Amino acid sequence: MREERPDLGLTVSATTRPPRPHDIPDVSYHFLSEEEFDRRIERGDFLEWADVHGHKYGTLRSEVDGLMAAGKSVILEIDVQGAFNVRRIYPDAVLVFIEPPSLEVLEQRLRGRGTEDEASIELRLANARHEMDLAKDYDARVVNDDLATAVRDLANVLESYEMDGGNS
Ligand SMILES: Nc1ncnc2c1ncn2[C@@H]1O[C@H](COP(=O)(O)OP(=O)(O)OP(=O)(O)O)[C@@H](O)[C@H]1O
Ligand SMILES: Nc1nc2c(ncn2[C@@H]2O[C@H](COP(=O)(O)O)[C@@H](O)[C@H]2O)c(=O)[nH]1
Repeated sequence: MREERPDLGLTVSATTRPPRPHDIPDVSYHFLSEEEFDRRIERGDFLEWADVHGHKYGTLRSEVDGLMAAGKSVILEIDVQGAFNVRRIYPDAVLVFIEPPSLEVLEQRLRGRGTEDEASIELRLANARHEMDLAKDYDARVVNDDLATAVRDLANVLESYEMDGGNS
């Protein structure tokens, strides 16, 4: 995306979740201790933050401000709580719900990733069920079955909002 759509910028969130083996610090996430995350909440550093799957995740204002200053449209990859909070702050934000083809496929994918213990898988599936109930309140939905198709569908959604300012 960085090469093909230089007009778009993806924020790097902060989290207290421990890094997974393939995570790259400050690329996948800014990995913070509980103390540092709480200090940054107190300082008002977050545009939004939420407890997701038992860990804190948040969008740093500095990330959004930096991308906006560079003239980019800002993309946040965040959970439903964060999405609705961002909509309150930026009513023109476009909320796109990226969903798996089914909960069964999501479970296979999470198990296939091999990074989660049983309790975390159960928690993520229960949360996914709840999140999918809220998808109807988003502006658009993209089913992430075949990845290349999902990427194209997302690009089409973005294009439709760029073309008509979201009045479709
Ligand atoms: N289109 C796809 N085809 C095959 N595997 C996929 C596809 N999309 C994602 N995956 C895999 O599914 C697993 C779960 O991905 P996902 O991004 O949904 O996880 P997550 O970030 O833990 O979920 P959540 O956003 O609910 O916390 C990952 O291993 C990911 O590589
Ligand atoms: N409200 C926010 N949610 C966020 C943010 N960054 C990520 N997320 C969401 O957390 C879960 C778990 O992600 P994982 O990498 O541990 O699998 C996922 O739903 C993300 O969308 C954020 O800054 N704010």
